[in-house]
Amino acid sequence: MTTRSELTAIVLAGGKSSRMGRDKALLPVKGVPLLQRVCQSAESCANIVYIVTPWPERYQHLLLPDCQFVKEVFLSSEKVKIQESTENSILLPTSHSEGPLVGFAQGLAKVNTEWVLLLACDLPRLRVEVLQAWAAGLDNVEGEAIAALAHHPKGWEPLCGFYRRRCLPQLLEFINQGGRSFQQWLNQYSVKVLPLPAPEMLFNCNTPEDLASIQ
Ligand SMILES: Nc1nc2c(ncn2[C@@H]2O[C@H](COP(=O)(O)OP(=O)(O)OP(=O)(O)O)[C@@H](O)[C@H]2O)c(=O)[nH]1
Repeated sequence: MTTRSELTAIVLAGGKSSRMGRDKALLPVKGVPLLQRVCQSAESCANIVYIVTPWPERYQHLLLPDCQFVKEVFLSSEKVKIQESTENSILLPTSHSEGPLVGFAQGLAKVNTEWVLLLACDLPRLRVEVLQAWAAGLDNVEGEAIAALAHHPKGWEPLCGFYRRRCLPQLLEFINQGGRSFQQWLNQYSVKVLPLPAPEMLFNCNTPEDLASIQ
């Protein structure tokens, strides 16, 4: 059984929030900013929570005890070195915000546990008991699988599920070849399909209408 001490969480908070028109991470849902709600859920499942964001100062006041920022780096016309915590280092070019896959890679480079729980910051209906039940089953995931994710008619749900730390080299290779799509990347590898007892928990709060529907 994968316990809390054997799991790291990554929360992504760096998108444009263009459909919402303001920063989704800061939206209050039942009085608590969305990012903080997601971090609370992440803390219930993992000992360390990395918040990957280009602007940590914006969220400093929301930081919970087991959370740390990973500041996302963008350097124009230079290469950013992502140092894997153990093995080799790999060069990753960035010039501006590159989307969630690149943010995830920067967080994953910090992880030392076998499994990591990845969460978007815009999931207002997360259910801790479902995340914990999923985590408890990770020991049974066959060795070749790089991730354990829910699947729906549009494809994988990449921003609420589990990844093996050792997928980092493949991920960096895909990114360095120009790949930016979770779906394209995942389709190259074996992924365990997680049961989905609570599909509503994957609801993303993307628009003002979404926000109104959950208040
Ligand atoms: N760290 C990081 N997170 C990102 C980045 N792009 C998106 N995310 C996060 O990924 C999750 C899903 O983001 P989306 O809703 O697809 O994109 P968005 O840019 O936030 O919103 P839209 O502009 O409305 O598409 C959210 O938690 C975002 O904060 C990025 O470049 N870096």
